[in-house]
Amino acid sequence: MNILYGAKMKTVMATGTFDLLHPGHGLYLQKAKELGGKDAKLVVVVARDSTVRRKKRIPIIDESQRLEMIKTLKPVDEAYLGHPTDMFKIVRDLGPDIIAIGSDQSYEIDHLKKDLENQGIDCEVERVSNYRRANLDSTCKIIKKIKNSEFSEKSLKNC
Ligand SMILES: Cc1cc2nc3c(=O)[nH]c(=O)nc-3n(C[C@H](O)[C@H](O)[C@H](O)COP(=O)(O)O)c2cc1C
Ligand SMILES: Nc1ncnc2c1ncn2[C@@H]1O[C@H](COP(=O)(O)OP(=O)(O)OP(=O)(O)O)[C@@H](O)[C@H]1O
Ligand SMILES: [Co+2]
Repeated sequence: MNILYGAKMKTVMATGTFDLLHPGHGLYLQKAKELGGKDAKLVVVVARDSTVRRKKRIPIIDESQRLEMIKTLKPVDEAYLGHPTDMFKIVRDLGPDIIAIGSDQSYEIDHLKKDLENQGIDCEVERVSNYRRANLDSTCKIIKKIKNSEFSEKSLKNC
């Protein structure tokens, strides 16, 4: 934990795949940072391609470009790719005060807290409850729109 003018500056860690960025990602990162109070530092861990393939699907955008995009966002102070197999290594390396879990992330807060404790990691885990609802409020929906619409054939002629 860093000391800034006598106040404790908290480090918040956010995680996710962030494939095909949309405004919901921005909202999550902004609200995650706010969990750390004034002067919080936001560090983002971007899931590896191998993790995404294992847990979700083949990513559209590869890990280095997903990382590059996340680094351009306003609330983000630092961003790193995670470890291919050990999700606790990056937590140890970064030493966050708070891990911010997004509203649609499947992690169970108490379960994750126990796992961290068992790993000897002292860290809060909090859920960001805000969810930005829109037609295209998830990567899944964007992929489905592109895949299903007539748009695929017709509008590609100028690509
Ligand atoms: C505490 C924590 C640590 C994580 N560390 C890694 C990691 O080291 N490597 C990685 O590929 N993903 C890591 N992740 C991201 C998860 O793999 C990611 O949440 C998962 O792939 C599901 O994708 P989603 O969160 O985008 O739905 C971590 C997530 C959490 C909550
Ligand atoms: N619409 C949204 N509003 C708020 N937070 C969101 C929204 N969409 C995603 N998030 C959060 O952003 C982080 C990264 O999410 P992720 O990479 O899974 O994107 P996604 O759009 O949810 O993709 P998928 O459709 O594959 O689940 C997660 O913490 C997730 O909870
Ligand atoms: Co999601």
